Amino acid sequence: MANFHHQPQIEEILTQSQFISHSESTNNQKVKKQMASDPKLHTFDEVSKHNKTKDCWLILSGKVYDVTPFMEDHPGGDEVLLSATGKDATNDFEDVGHSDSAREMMDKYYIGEIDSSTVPLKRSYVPPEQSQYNPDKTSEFVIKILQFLVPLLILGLAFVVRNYTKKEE
Ligand code: HEM
Repeated sequence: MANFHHQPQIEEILTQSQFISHSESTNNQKVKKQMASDPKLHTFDEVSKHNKTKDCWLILSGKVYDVTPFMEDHPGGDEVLLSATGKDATNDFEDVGHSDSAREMMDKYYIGEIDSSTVPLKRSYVPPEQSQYNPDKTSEFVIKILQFLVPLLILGLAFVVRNYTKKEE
């Protein structure tokens, strides 16, 4: 009698778990499909609007991630993720030296690709032409000339004063 009651319950549990694993695998397939063949293309302006703790999207290596569910769990904190919005955060992400497991986690938050033509061009850094140790060569040149001229001027002045005092005598 007890067995009779248990039987359908077990079957029910089995069907439920099959259902769960089935829906999980279809989700995974969806993610994989989205990544491989038909990714959603987002514009930079659209992605930049998601810059809040409760709604945070990131651009990393040409891909767009919705990290909203990860904000509280991110070991580096939510502030860094917020400060990485509205720009290509690839360098910020790489500079931290994220582990392989961190990179694997990213798949969960993938929502599409960024339309690279909408990303504003990076301002390129122009290094100063003069070396940092010798920032102003002109002033150094002027100083050298003065170092040479000042003793000459003093000498000249001494001669003038000497001649002048001679006439007085
Ligand atoms: C989907 C995107 C991201 C994921 C899944 C992620 C995941 C992780 C994980 C798992 C860690 C722990 C350490 C590790 O395993 O490497 C971590 C640490 C950290 N992450 Fe991220 N992260 C993401 C994006 C970013 C971005 C854009 C920044 C911006 C700078 C950032 C900054 C940091 C910092 C500062 C730490 C702490 C490092 C430390 O104190 O050791 N993360 N992240």
